[in-house]
Amino acid sequence: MSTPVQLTDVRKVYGTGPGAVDALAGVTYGFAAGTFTAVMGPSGSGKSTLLHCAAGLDSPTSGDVQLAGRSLRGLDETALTELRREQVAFVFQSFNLMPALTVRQNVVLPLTLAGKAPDDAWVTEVIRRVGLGERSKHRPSELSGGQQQRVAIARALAGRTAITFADEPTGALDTTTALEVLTLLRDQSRELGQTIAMVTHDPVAASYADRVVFLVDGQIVAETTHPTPEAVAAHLAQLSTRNTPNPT
Ligand SMILES: Nc1ncnc2c1ncn2[C@@H]1O[C@H](COP(=O)(O)OP(=O)(O)OP(=O)(O)O)[C@@H](O)[C@H]1O
Repeated sequence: MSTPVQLTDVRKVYGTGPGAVDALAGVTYGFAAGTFTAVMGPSGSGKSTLLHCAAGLDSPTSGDVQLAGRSLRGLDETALTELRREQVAFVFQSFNLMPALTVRQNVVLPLTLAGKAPDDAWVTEVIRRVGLGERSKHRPSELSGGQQQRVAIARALAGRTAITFADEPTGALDTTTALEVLTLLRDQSRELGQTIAMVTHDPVAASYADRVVFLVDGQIVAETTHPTPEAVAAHLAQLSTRNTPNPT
C-alpha cells in the first residue's frame, strides 16, 4: 500500500539553548493511502506540529517529509505551495471560510486560486454530498457551525486532492453535528479513497478513524486499529498516568 504522507525521523525543535523544546523527537510514520488516521496525545505532545510538518506548513528541524512521493526537503516556497495545492486539502476547527463568498464560491476557491477551472458537475455533487444542495448561494454567516464545517469538507473534496489534513474539525461543534461531520470525513476516505490525518482530543471522534496514533513528548508511542471510544479513552488515560510525575 502506498503512503501519500511519509515522515522519516522528523524532528522539530523550537527555540535554542536550555529553553529549546523538542516538539517532535524523531517521528517515523506513513499515512497509508485511503486510510483515515486520528492523531491523539496529551496537550503539548506535538500533534499540531506533526500535522503542520506533514502538510508542509512548517519545516522540520531535521528528517524528511514526503507528500505524494515527493520530498519536501529543499523545495522553495513556490514549489511547496504548488505541491500542496495539487495534493492537499485542509479542514480546520475554525472553518476558515471567506465571509463575503457564497457556499459554492468558497468550495471552488482553492481551485480558483490555483488557476484551475472547477469541474462544475463535481462541485455540485460534493455540495449535495455534504447536504447543502439547497444552500449553495448562501454566505457563511447564514449557516450554522455544522453547515459551515460541511462547506469546508466540500471544499476539501472539490479539488480531488489525495490528502486531507483536519485539525480538530469537530472542536467547535455540538455532539450531533460533530458526528455528522465525522461520518462525512469517514465516507470521504472509504468511498473516495482520500487519505485523512485528523488531530483530535475526543475519543469518540477518533473512533470514526481506521486507526489512531498516540503521541507523547513528540514521539509516537502507540497505534491502534479499529478504535472504539472506550479503548481510545483507556489508552489516553494510561498515557497521561505515564506522563504525570510521581508525587514526592
Ligand atoms: N511556535 C512555537 N514556539 C515555541 N514552542 C512551540 C511553538 N509551537 C509549539 N511549541 C511547543 O511545542 C510543543 C508541541 O506543541 P503542539 O502545539 O504541537 O502540541 P499539541 O499536542 O498540538 O498541543 P494541544 O493539544 O495543546 O494543542 C509544546 O511544548 C509547545 O509549547
